[in-house]
Amino acid sequence: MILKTVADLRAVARGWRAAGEVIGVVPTMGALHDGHLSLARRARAECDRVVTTVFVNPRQFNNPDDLKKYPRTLEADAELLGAIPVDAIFAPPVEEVYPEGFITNVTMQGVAQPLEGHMRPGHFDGVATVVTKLFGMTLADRGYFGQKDWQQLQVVLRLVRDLNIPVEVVGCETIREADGLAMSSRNVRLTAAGRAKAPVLFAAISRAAEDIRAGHADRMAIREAAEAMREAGFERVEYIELRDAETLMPSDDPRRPRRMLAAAWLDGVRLIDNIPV
Ligand SMILES: Nc1ncnc2c1ncn2[C@@H]1O[C@H](COP(=O)(O)OP(=O)(O)OP(=O)(O)O)[C@@H](O)[C@H]1O
Ligand SMILES: CC(C)(CO)[C@@H](O)C(=O)[O-]
Ligand code: BAL
Repeated sequence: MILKTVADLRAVARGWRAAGEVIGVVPTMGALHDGHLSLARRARAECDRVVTTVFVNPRQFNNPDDLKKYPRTLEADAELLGAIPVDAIFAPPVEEVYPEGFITNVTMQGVAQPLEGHMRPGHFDGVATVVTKLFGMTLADRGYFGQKDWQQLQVVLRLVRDLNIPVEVVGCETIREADGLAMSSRNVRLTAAGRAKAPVLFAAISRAAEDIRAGHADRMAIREAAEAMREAGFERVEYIELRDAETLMPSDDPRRPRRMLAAAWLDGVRLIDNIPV
């Protein structure tokens, strides 16, 4: 069932709620791959009803070219989701989500500010605004998010706490290609040559994390990872950072959970990844 309007979605969700069913939502921007499907499968296993949302949210794109080039494949997405199966796909047009006169914005500081927040100004306000709306529209009890977007997951956890949104946020592990590359909708924009180099991102941060665990200096391990990526042909390493896993602030306290996060450009495509340290 593909739903296009908030009214239709609400009507369906209200029926489920009235029957006492637990609703899980899997928010996506479409162009689905096994990473998304793993979230949908987990929601299927844990909830009575599953809604996958497919919406390329213009408010979270700071780069108009990235928005224009974002892959859109609703027909194929619906087929993949049909095999899970999910109960509903919510794929609204932009004007349904942001009708004329829309003036509300959810703004976050703290965990939303560094790294992706710094490199993509306005990005997490756009994510927080749309996720708040999607939770409201779907009447979800649980929301499923991938660890591939680690900072986004921490932002959403903070959002539901701060706004008392009654949704349990479930973080799901990153699904990778056989060579280690984190699955991402943007991977399809890599050339064959770029695709061959792309696994170096995961390999380099994995090596750095191992070195740090073995007692090497954080800075040195990170510098070597950046060098390995540039040598492999990455045009630009935007950041490789060791951060507190929850606050995303700089952390040299190995007793707290830490995360290494990276963003880099290859073939004109911006790739991100992260791993525990
Ligand atoms: N490889 C993956 N493993 C697990 N979850 C993933 C993976 N890729 C994306 N997700 C999750 O799927 C949800 C929807 O993500 P999105 O539609 O942006 O896909 P994406 O592949 O991350 O695309 P993008 O190219 O925008 O990064 C998010 O919660 C995201 O973290
Ligand atoms: C959570 C999300 C669907 C909000 O647009 C998006 O940021 C994504 O795909 O990760
Ligand atoms: N996967 C996070 C959404 C984005 O890149 O805009």
